[in-house]
Formats: sequence, C-alpha cells, structure tokens
Amino acid sequence: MSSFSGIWVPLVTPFRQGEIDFSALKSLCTRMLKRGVDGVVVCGTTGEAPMLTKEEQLQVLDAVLEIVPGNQVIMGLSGTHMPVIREMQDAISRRPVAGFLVPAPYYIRPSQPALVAWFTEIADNASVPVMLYNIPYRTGVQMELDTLRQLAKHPRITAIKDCGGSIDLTLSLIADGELDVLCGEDVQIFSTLSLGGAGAIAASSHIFPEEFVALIKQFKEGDLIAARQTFFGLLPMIRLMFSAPNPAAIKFALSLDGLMANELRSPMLPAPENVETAIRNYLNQHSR
Ligand SMILES: O=C(O)C1=N[C@H](C(=O)O)C[C@H](O)C1
Repeated sequence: MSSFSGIWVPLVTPFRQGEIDFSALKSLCTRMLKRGVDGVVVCGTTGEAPMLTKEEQLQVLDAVLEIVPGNQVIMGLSGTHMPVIREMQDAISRRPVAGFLVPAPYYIRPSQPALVAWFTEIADNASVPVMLYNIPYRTGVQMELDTLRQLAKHPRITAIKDCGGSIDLTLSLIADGELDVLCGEDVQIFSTLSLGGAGAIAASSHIFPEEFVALIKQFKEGDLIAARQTFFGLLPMIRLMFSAPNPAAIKFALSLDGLMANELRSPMLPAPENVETAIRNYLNQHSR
C-alpha cells in the first residue's frame, strides 16, 4: 500500500469566460512538477469542486493525468448522496490515480457511527488508498479521535488531511502511527512537521512551491533552524493567501504571473481590492 508524504498541491481549477481553461491547468501542472512538488490533488476545496459538474471533474482529472503521473495524483471525492459517490468512484477508478481524498458529507452533520459507516462503504469500494479529509469548519461535522482510530483499521484508509485545528488530535494521530498525517491547514505546517507529520496539502504552495519543498528537505535532514527560517519566510505569504475565501487570493496571485485568468465560479468572487493590492505589493517585493 502506497504512503503519502511531502508537498501535494491542491490544484486550483482555472476558468476563462466561465469554461474550464484546460491549457492553463496543464501549464500549471508542468510548473508544479518542475518545481519539485511530490504530487497534486485534483478537485479539492481549492479546485472549487462543488462548482464543477461530475463530468467536468473527470475532464479536469483527465487533463491533469496528461501531465502528471498517476502515482502523483490524488482525486477529491465529495458529496452527500452515496449512489452518486459510488458512481463517481467507479469512474475515477478506471483512471490511474494514487488515492481518493474524501471529506465527511457536508451540511448533514451525521453522528460518529454514521461517519464510520459512510467512510467504510467508500473504502470497501476503493481500489486505491483513501485519505480522510477532516475539515469540520467546512463540512459542519468534526471527525473525533475514536472515529478516526476505528477508520484507521480499514486496510484502504491510509492517510488523513488534517484541518481539524486541534493539536491534541494531530499529535494523537501521529503518535498512533496508523495514518500518514498531512497538514491541511497551511499555517500549521511547521508544527505538524515538527511533530512528525508526513507532509502537507497546502493551497499556498502554488506560490513559491520550491520553498515548501525545501522545508520538507530541511525537516528530513533534521535542520530545524533552517526549517524554521523557511517557514517564517513563507508565513506572511500564507496569511495573505487566506485573507480572502480560498482560492480567490491564490487565483489572483497566479493571474499576476499570467498563468490564468482571475476567475472563480459563483458563489465565489475574486478577492476584494485591498487584498489584491496587498498581494501585488508583496509579490513585487518577494518574487523568486
Ligand atoms: O483544497 C484543499 O485541499 C485545501 N483546502 C483548504 C481549504 O481552503 O479549505 C486549504 C488547504 O490549503 C488545502
């Protein structure tokens, strides 16, 4: 069973005049690979997955797979209706992906046993590893430690994208050693890696990806002082990238480099002008 580690970029989905800009998407993939990231996540939160039809999600995946080897691609699998999830899972399984990233069903706020049943059904149907996506502030439901421990016993559930915001939960999971723990909350990347986390899925790694890659290397080499310096160097940029609802700030920053249009799908809006000004000023002073 493969394991997940290092820096994985949850790709934005570029749009132009309302349509997916596949050419911009492929160029972005090439750029991220050249800069040394370990892999990409397709149709995560940052990819505006809820604003894509299922057919569009598969088209995005196919475009990414033209550039990125399948063992470096994790596909987001989200929803609230199991038959639709299963259909999508079967369609994705016909492609060579490394794993599924699966959040709890949002809006419904199921019980903890219901979450165990939900993820178990998805994992039973999975031909590749499942990464749990614990993001209670988006789904409305916290995945508790006991629930995660129960799910970790499933042979197909091998990793977690941890956005739970609880240091206690994070360190318990790392100490258990049953799941690869990837930080999903960009400002917590240094603390998660310090505790022994396997890596990060960080939207802000679209910007200066090589610095995030360097951070992982410094941790691997045990150079905590250099890692701390790299992290504090990245911190103002990370904060800027989350100063508007994600991925508005990231798309604006990428548009400044001419990589895509600054376009999001409703109900998302471009970042407000003061955020865009702050990003422009910051990147003018810190471009690499
Ligand atoms: O798309 C993702 O995966 C990520 N989503 C988080 C969010 O905005 O909820 C942020 C994280 O950097 C990656």
